[in-house]
Amino acid sequence: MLRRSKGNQSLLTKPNFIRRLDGTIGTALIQEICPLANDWSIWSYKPFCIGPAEGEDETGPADCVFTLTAFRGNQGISLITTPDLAASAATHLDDSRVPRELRHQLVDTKHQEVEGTAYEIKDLPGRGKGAIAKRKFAEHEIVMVGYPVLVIRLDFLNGDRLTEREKRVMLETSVRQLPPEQKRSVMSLARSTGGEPILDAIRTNGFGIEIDGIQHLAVFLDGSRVNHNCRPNSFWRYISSSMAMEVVALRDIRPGEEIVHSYAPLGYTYEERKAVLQAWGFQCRCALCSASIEERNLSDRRRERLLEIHHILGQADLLGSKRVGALIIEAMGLIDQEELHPQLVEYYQQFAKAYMALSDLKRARAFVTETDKMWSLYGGEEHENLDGMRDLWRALEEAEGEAEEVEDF
Ligand SMILES: C[S@@+](CC[C@H](N)C(=O)[O-])C[C@H]1O[C@@H](n2cnc3c(N)ncnc32)[C@H](O)[C@@H]1O
Repeated sequence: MLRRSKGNQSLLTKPNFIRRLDGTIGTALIQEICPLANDWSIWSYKPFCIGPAEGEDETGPADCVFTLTAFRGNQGISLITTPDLAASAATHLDDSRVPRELRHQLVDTKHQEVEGTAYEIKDLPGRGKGAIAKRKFAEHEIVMVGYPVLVIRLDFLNGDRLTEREKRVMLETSVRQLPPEQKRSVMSLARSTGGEPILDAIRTNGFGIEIDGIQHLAVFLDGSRVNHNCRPNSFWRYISSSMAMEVVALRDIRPGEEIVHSYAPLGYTYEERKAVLQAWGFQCRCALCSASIEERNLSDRRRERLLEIHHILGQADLLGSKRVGALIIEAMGLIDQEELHPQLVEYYQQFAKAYMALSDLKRARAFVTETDKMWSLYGGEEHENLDGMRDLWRALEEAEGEAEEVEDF
């Protein structure tokens, strides 16, 4: 998951909640919103909260709806989260957070209609709408940038603090308060998990992001149209400082090609992917999943072997450098054949550790450097493995220090 952002916790303080007196939802109970003690004026509406019932613990996190209608140009954003987390997110709402070179996109959020726009949203046979490249993209080029219209704290959805009916009222409020065009767009998003329409749209289209280390689901309108593929040509990353979701080309993409990323972890076998995608309520129709059983089995065997090599390399000190070298070459070949290039980051890390175990510190350093570069590319500046990377550098530098001491001696 993505790294914690450093928000200003003092902007908003705890609201005085309206109590749920008799468990019913009525205007008297919930429509009068928590008057936030400090300053809720940055939001376009008074934050909307359903407070704890009589006798309930009032100290834990409770969620409110926070809406800003003029977010990223004319787009609008609604968050359902705690007041503290909303205060933290609020520090990222200002358009000056958006890098200068991306600001032209804020004028009109209907990217596909902006002259020179790089992709279009089209109906595709068998998988609803999808994003099609209108021009060539080079490897690692940014294909799409989007900002969330909805951000919902995961525990609000999964927890039982509110009844299902109360949750629905909160969700409906979050969508109703958006500008009309975004409201229509949210309601027209694909739905495949069943149940309440808004909840279904969020579960079908939500991307996992973090605010201050707390998990939320974020809905990005164009980003939601990017279909899944088990051999993707792009990946997405979240930039918490500007709240941007970037879709980035994994390899060169031709004009007319569909832009696709993987909803499931890369490297999974057919059955593993199928199980993950069931949560989205669909059966994958990508080329790999539609291939013959022989081809699928061959792909599965390569993926299983790759994992096996990862495990074997964990005991590199027992293998010797010739065997380690051969396993690394084999793993790189499998990654190429299976087009699993983002997985290289995990393998480079393992290769680096293997060479450290063999005291081949020159090769170890080369792989640590590559690992670092790849984490920044795939995860952005605040990637999820910052701590892991720090540990890896520390381990390498300590080993190099010890080796120098031995040489001096
Ligand atoms: C986030 S939406 C993607 C955009 C969607 N196609 C639309 O019309 O808006 C996810 C939904 O798209 C469809 N989908 C995405 N990738 C697919 C694939 N590889 N095979 C079949 N359906 C797919 C499924 O219905 C899935 O629940």
